[in-house]
Amino acid sequence: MSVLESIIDGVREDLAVREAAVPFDEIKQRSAAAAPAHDVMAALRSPGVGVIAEVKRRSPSKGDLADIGEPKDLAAGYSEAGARVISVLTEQRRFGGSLADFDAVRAKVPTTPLLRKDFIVSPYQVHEARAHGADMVLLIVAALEQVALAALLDRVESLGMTALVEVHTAEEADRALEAGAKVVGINARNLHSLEVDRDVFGRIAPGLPHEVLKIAESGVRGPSDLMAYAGSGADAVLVGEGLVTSDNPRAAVTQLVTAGSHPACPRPSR
Ligand SMILES: O=C(O)c1ccccc1NCC(=O)[C@H](O)[C@H](O)COP(=O)(O)O
Repeated sequence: MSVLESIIDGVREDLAVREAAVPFDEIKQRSAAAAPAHDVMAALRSPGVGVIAEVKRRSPSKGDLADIGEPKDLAAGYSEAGARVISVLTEQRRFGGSLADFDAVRAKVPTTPLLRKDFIVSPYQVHEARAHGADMVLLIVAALEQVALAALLDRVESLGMTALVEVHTAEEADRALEAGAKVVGINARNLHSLEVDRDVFGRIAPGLPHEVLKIAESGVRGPSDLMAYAGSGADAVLVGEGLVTSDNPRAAVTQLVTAGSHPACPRPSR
């Protein structure tokens, strides 16, 4: 069984418990009653290369990364430092995240768009994300059949949110486009070996239409990685480990934001 399959098995078990506690009709009503989602596309289209800063406690590849006592304070620092979107991992078993983390961040950072970073396999999780105030939801192509991917993407957009559709190969990128993705995340982390290969972005991004926003995911450890991704056409980078393991995560975001808006930083071609 692959790492992804094993993560999803756990996600489905945890999801069944939540579905038993709060039925689908109820979670749909809660999502309809939530405040409208922020305009993530507008945030990501701002000039320069943006930063999506992640609240990440643990990972399958590295184990414990950081003892994050107050995710809301970490996120507030990210927001003050200029992160365009904040990603909050809500998967519990392998990443140590939770919807409680998400709620705490949402309450403390009301105006910065939030990405619910999880392994979404069901419409329930999409409504749940919206009910908790998410503006963006991750859809991983490798985890979904094509019909399910397209249906989940439609549902995300019908609720006013934006989907970050994650790919690892050119074939997955074709599937993302066929499903209608407007924001494609190219993840440098191989979901089988868990190794990071930053060159994956440069191999896939040039084949995407120019109007599709391109997010470089994983492996950013400092401004030079952001600049390299920018040179291959990234509109934004998604950064977890490099921030949460830093002595000063807020300053680390500032450095990335400064690099992304520097005149020497290659511009996205939009
Ligand atoms: O981070 C992992 O080990 C991992 C393993 C299996 C599936 C997903 C995984 N990470 C999710 C992510 O996409 C990253 O958290 C995100 O791209 C940030 O990466 P990094 O800056 O390298 O922490």
